[in-house]
Amino acid sequence: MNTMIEFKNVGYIYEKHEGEDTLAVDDVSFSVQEGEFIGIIGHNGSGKSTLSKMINAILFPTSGDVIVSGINTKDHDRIWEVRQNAGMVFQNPDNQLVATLVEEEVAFGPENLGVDPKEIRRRVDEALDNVEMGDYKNKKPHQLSGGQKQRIAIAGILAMKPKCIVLDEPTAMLDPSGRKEVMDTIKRLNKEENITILHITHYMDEVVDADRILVMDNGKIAMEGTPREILNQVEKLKSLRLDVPQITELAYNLKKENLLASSDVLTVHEMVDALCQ
Ligand SMILES: Nc1ncnc2c1ncn2[C@@H]1O[C@H](COP(=O)(O)OP(=O)(O)OP(=O)(O)O)[C@@H](O)[C@H]1O
Repeated sequence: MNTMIEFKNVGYIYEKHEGEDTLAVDDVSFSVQEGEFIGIIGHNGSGKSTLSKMINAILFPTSGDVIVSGINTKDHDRIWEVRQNAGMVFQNPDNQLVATLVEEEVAFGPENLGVDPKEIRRRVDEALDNVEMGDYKNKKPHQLSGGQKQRIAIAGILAMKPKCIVLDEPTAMLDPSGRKEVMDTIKRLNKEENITILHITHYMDEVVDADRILVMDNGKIAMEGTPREILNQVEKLKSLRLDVPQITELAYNLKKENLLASSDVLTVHEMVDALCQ
């Protein structure tokens, strides 16, 4: 497997003109393999967004190196290659969509990359089909639901043929059905198109199926492991001001009351099994 992203002793400091500087990311090292689905969680201000913006070369490390698909983001001649390899989706869909029509929106990225118009048309159709929005090609983005707008934002990235997509709380402003649409889309892109996903979220249930979870605290990676290794550590997560999935919390409380043999429960199915034992 190829390494998609590598952080080598990365630090990021926001310099203030007055007052103190903020060390938002503090000596972070980790790597992500091609095709992985990584969940990134952490309380407000723990450094998740700053970390993610360094992958897309929006921010550059103040110390250490970020390597994306073999390219150091400090290599200014190759910034557009980095941005094309690692697309980014943000929290507010309204801030990301600029065009009057959905198809123009999706074409925007490849146009900027100088892709041939015929190929752009092919990519737009393919990307819209991929997020199940093919029928909305000629609609106006502002007439769509939040979940649909986020899927259009994802299609705009897909049209640039990325290897990786970084999503910074893409479901935070969506209702439950919008959240499901977006989660189903990114899981499918990961499984079927082998696109590496880094998904930042405050919703623990969105990282239960991840290959790996990184937990951030005070600019550092406080925990790293599979969902089972991480999400069962209820006390530790609470000390990091994080929730656990509701079903895991219920299992934890039942175990405390000696009503359940094990609190190793991440899904409803596992809860049913644990109750039947
Ligand atoms: N533009 C900025 N200028 C100065 N400080 C900043 C800036 N952006 C973020 N910070 C600070 O850097 C630290 C990390 O912020 P960051 O946004 O990366 O955290 P986060 O984990 O993404 O938070 P949230 O969950 O609230 O989005 C915080 O202390 C924050 O106040």
